[in-house]
Amino acid sequence: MAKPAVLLIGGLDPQGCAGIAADIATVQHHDCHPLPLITAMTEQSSAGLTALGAVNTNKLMAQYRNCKADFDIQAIKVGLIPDLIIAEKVKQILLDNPGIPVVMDPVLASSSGGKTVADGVRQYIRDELLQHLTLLTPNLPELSLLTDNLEDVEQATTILSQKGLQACLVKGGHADSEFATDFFISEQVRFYCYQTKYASDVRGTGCVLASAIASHLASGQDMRDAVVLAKTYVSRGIRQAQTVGSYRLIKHSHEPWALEDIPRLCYQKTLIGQQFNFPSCPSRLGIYPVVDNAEWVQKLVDIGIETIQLRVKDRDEKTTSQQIKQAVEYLGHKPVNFFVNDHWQIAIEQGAYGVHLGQEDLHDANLKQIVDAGLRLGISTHSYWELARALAVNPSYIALGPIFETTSKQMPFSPQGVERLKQWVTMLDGNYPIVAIGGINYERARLLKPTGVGSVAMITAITLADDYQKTTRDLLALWQ
Ligand SMILES: Cc1ncc(COP(=O)(O)OP(=O)(O)O)c(N)n1
Ligand SMILES: Cc1ncsc1CCOP(=O)(O)O
Ligand SMILES: [Mg+2]
Repeated sequence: MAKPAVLLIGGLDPQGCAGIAADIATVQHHDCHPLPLITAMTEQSSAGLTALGAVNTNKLMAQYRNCKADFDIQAIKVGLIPDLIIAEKVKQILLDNPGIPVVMDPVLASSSGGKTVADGVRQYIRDELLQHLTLLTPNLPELSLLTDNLEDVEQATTILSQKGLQACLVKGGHADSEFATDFFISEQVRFYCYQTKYASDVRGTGCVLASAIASHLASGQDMRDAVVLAKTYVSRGIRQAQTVGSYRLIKHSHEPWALEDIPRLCYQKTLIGQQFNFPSCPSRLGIYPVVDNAEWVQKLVDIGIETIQLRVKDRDEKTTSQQIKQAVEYLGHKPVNFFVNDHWQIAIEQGAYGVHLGQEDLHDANLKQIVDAGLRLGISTHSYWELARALAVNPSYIALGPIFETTSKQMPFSPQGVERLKQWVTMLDGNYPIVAIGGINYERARLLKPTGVGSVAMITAITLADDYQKTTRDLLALWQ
């Protein structure tokens, strides 16, 4: 398959640290093809930006037309716009590419200070370009410049949304905390991404972040995943930053991430940095049937199952409670890891071993109450941004699914596949047990064993098996 082409519109830093040079390196490391369109030549050094020379617009547009003629542009990243004449050309290019994701890093306030873009550019971005962007990634001073010095991030981003901006990622959105926190807002969702603060002396991080997001969007990733993946890339790059000349620069690499590289995600400001301490569960939870009544729990535990989940859906409160109670009473002191799906309050009341919650369930659940009651917590994930959300909660285990196509539940996620499972097992190894779920039967469990995953969960492979006893025994023997 052809590499997705990403059009990069921005300025040239002849020192190769920021702007188009950083964009090219990033896009290439994301297996996309960069199409660099230079808007301005800059003169800059560690002392700051001293000159800004806009290019000839006829040349710029001729170069753009050549790119358009030979490549199928899949995303656009916009950086430095030196003056209004170039700004108008950028608008023309955006209008020429309707439906293509556009990420703009508004280079208005650089940390090194010095010369800035021409008067009027800021207003042009706000009044003429915002409505054509998929995502704007300002830092706090840039957000303030774009909103006539509004200090409140949520208020400022709301104003930009009213101007037609689809989504905004404010970098360092809550600078006063002990964490580096970004704030993401779109019509559909708003969330905070936070991490322990990392070195702030690394150059070109804003360009790398925006072009990494553009590359992920060009490759068809969901916006939330694009943001989380790009932030992870930047964090790893900063953690491994290299000294080059007078600078510290991001290391572009394909090395595996460390767990601390992944941002933590939450939906409320008050939850930033809130830590939970759920009890641990075995690192290998083994064969993990998910069943819908207490009889199944008894039948499967009798065969030797040691981890099981009761997932009662669409039953009234009384029946649900009775089913959970019946299962707990049967299990008594048996060494079985008994998880209850969704109904965390009943699980606490009945003294279950743990609770399994999906991402939506997390909104309503009182996690502190679950921790205080001493129950373990498993969380579902189907994407990187859901992983970022799960990590913020610090659960007892993390489930990834659907690994394969499943008929048991309709969901908007495509199969994650064996390779992603392997990547997650390596990344989370020793920190969080992983449970694989979705379309897993005996043959597929055999396929998953080499990934090192400690547990495989299944519904239909057992509950719809012709001979559930044989199937369960075979699975248990396989997972020995
Ligand atoms: C082990 C395990 N993994 C994932 C799920 C799915 O849970 P959730 O996302 O809450 O969806 P429902 O099961 O409630 O439909 C699970 N139950 N168990
Ligand atoms: C609840 C759930 N969450 C992710 S996949 C899945 C269903 C798993 O069922 P099956 O094992 O029959 O595919
Ligand atoms: Mg659920």
